[in-house]
Amino acid sequence: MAAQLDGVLEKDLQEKIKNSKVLVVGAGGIGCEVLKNLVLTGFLDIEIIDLDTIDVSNLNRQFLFHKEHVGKSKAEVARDSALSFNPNAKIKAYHDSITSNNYGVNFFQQFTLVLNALDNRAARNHVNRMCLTSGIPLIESGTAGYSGQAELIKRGLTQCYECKPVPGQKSYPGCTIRNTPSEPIHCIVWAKHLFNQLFGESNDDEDVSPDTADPEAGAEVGEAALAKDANEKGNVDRISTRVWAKQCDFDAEKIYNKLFFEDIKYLLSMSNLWKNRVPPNPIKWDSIVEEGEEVTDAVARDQKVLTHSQSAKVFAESIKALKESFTKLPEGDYLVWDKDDKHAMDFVAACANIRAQIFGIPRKSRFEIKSMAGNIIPAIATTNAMTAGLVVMQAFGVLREQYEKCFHIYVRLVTNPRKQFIIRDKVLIPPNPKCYVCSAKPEVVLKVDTKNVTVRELRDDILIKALNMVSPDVTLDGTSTIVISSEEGETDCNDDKKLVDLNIVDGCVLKADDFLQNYELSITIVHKDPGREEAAFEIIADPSSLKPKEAEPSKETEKDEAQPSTSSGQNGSSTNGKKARYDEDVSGEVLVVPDDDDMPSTSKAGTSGSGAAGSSSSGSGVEKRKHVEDDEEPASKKVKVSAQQDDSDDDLIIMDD
Ligand SMILES: Nc1ncnc2c1ncn2[C@@H]1O[C@H](COP(=O)(O)OP(=O)(O)OP(=O)(O)O)[C@@H](O)[C@H]1O
Ligand SMILES: [Zn+2]
Repeated sequence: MAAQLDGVLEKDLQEKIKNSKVLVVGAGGIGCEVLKNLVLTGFLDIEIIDLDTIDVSNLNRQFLFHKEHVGKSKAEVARDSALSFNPNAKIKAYHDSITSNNYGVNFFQQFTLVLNALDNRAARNHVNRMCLTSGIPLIESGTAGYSGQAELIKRGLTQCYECKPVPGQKSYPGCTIRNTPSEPIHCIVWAKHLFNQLFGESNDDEDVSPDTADPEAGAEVGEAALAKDANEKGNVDRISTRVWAKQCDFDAEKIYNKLFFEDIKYLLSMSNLWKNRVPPNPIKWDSIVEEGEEVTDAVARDQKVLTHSQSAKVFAESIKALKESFTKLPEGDYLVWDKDDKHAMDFVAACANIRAQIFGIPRKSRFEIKSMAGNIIPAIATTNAMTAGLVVMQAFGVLREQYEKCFHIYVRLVTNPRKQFIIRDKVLIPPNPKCYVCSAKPEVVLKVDTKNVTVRELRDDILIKALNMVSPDVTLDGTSTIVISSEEGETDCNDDKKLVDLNIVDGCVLKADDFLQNYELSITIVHKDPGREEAAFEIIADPSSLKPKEAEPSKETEKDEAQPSTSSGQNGSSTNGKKARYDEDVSGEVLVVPDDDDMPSTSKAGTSGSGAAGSSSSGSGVEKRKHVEDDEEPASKKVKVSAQQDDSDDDLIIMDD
């Protein structure tokens, strides 16, 4: 092994490498590369864990796996393949989830160092907490397309994975989606909403009918049209789209005419909308002009941009298939949209293209729509390889105990003005004192409708999904009430009770304790009445932000208050520290500002992903986020960084333009 040759690494480090014991969490794109690097560098005691088995789609970049390994445990095959590089290494593999009860604090404490190579926020949060509790340094990493990063997380020294707020998903204004789409993505989002309205978990926020409350619309004209046409069309009646579709037995022609003719005509009646826009062109089913031959070949169907008539055929076929699956479900159950489900994907592609055609928006191939609808960012082997290299370099820094030099490192597609595409921060980002995970006294405020939210929702949606606990015990502070017990069955009788039934009301404090994570959180309840378009709950990580302001709020504060909170989980939202400032950053673009002597340097990149997320300044009391690179050019050379995040695989994107 080259790294063990004299002169490649210093003697002292070579010794430390030989004597250390490391845990690699995840044996996917980065994990395979990291494991190979560790073995080739001379690490002899390695454990690796992955819950998954090998899929054909992994083979193009997870080179420790071959065709014959498909279906086998990733961790076990990765171990066997890596051992071929150095049979003297000791590698233990676990085919399991790192969040399982088997891996508690004692497990983590055996390691010198933990290296994350994960693809989702929940697992990253968990390992973050375990490493904080155990006091073990963690190297967090991630890639998205051509961007990657590696970051040291060390208790008390650096910010933790959860010091930064959870970025919100990119969302589009309801009226753009419902009334005035102008880009293919608007039609794709609308089509996904339509899927849910017809077959999925319907949600008021995902209405697909014309929005009469659009402030830009000539509402009176629209209302008049509404009153006149109501009962015939179903679209503007007070019944839901699903009930109406069921009543007409999911007849493709009727649904088509409602969505793409009647609703569009109705939109046209909102004349103000079209004063400065090209108006849409409603097309009736029986006036669709046949264009192009029927496409039967699956590859062509995926790659070609279908004509309007071809899309209409796919629309009809997919509705028929989805109706069959839907009607087989027990009453109250629904379909879940999945990009890999043929009919669900066909439906969204067809609807998006038909709507695009009507609004004069370029149509897309099914393949393109799939990647946009599924938020797919291609995984690139070279980015993974580079990032894995950086992970091991960070590990060297830890072994040398040169923590102060373990700056956050990024791989970028576009070089900086000095032609560097591997760039690092100039300083370590300190912990956020308001962080609800790593601060001395973790606390949050939970704004929740105590009259309607149940104990089950508190546990599943808030504590587990939004606050990332694994198996919480919850008591009502100052009383002997056990609200939730992690012991099976012990508090099942509470599950369907509303919070108020257990006296969990405005001003109460709950103590939530996750034994596995060794994590205790104090939760102050603030009752909020339900609002139509509001999230069912909101988590505010900085309780002091709720206290009455002493002075008049500054303009900036007012603006901040008006921002929507970052979302975490489906219905809820969570914020950590400077919430509005953060939202502003993620919804738009972050302007990189030059270094400034009187502010600690911090960086903000696409945060999501890699978990090795972009750093933020939330802990330092600094209002402005700055991206500070080594050797950064003077102020005149400003670069923009924007952030984006997908649903669950939260890999980072940093884009320069
Ligand atoms: N809780 C967990 N415990 C252990 N391993 C996990 C856990 N969550 C995710 N992983 C693993 O982390 C790895 C991440 O690797 P990667 O991002 O390359 O994903 P992938 O599933 O291999 O690829 P893709 O998502 O692109 O199909 C995966 O192998 C995944 O199984
Ligand atoms: Zn923290």
